[in-house]
Amino acid sequence: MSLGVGDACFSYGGVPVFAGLSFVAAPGEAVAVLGANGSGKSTLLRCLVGAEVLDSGRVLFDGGVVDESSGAFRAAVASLLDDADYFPDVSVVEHLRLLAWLHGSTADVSAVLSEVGLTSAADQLPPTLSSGQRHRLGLASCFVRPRSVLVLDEPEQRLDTAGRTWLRSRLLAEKASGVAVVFASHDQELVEAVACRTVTL
Ligand SMILES: Nc1ncnc2c1ncn2[C@@H]1O[C@H](COP(=O)(O)OP(=O)(O)OP(=O)(O)O)[C@@H](O)[C@H]1O
Repeated sequence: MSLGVGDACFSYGGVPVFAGLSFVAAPGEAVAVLGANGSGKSTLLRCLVGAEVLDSGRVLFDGGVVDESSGAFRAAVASLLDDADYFPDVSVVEHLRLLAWLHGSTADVSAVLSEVGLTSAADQLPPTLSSGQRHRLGLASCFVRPRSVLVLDEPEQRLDTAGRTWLRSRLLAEKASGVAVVFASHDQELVEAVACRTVTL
């Protein structure tokens, strides 16, 4: 499925953040959203998943205007935005099992834990994780559930060198499996390796 915007405009309190913005990430494509701090990348991604509402224009999902409250939209779109939060008293592995169950997924949670390097932290509670480990939990949360669209806000943040290498290959694999990816990033290497197109705010 595809995700994008058509002629999208958004402002905070009358101050424009972006205007006249149009792009679509088709299945198997990755679109990178670029721009300086404060240019509107997170805001745009929040509009894409329905956490903010455009002033005008359209969020386009699977070729039509999106209804973010629809089950089909929520089932298709896995996202990691800048406001990820976790139950403080539910362990890492329990979070992932819960998410997989909620989405009726048969994903191998142990394999995802291993892939993101959290096997040894599986029984820890989120407040005891390092910031990089917490970010890895957020990424794992996207990969234990079915998805045809992936929306990621600076997925490289807080990852060490090995983590960034893993992320690059994981996003390429997502594309290869037909997932449409929209990601904001300040990591030029990641953008060059993964993005089919860029949108600069
Ligand atoms: N809730 C809010 N109310 C008012 N203004 C906001 C709000 N959230 C963000 N802004 C403003 O909107 C603009 C875009 O912010 P946004 O977080 O989307 O930028 P960004 O490109 O993601 O930045 P960064 O690279 O630092 O993550 C900024 O000027 C910011 O101050």
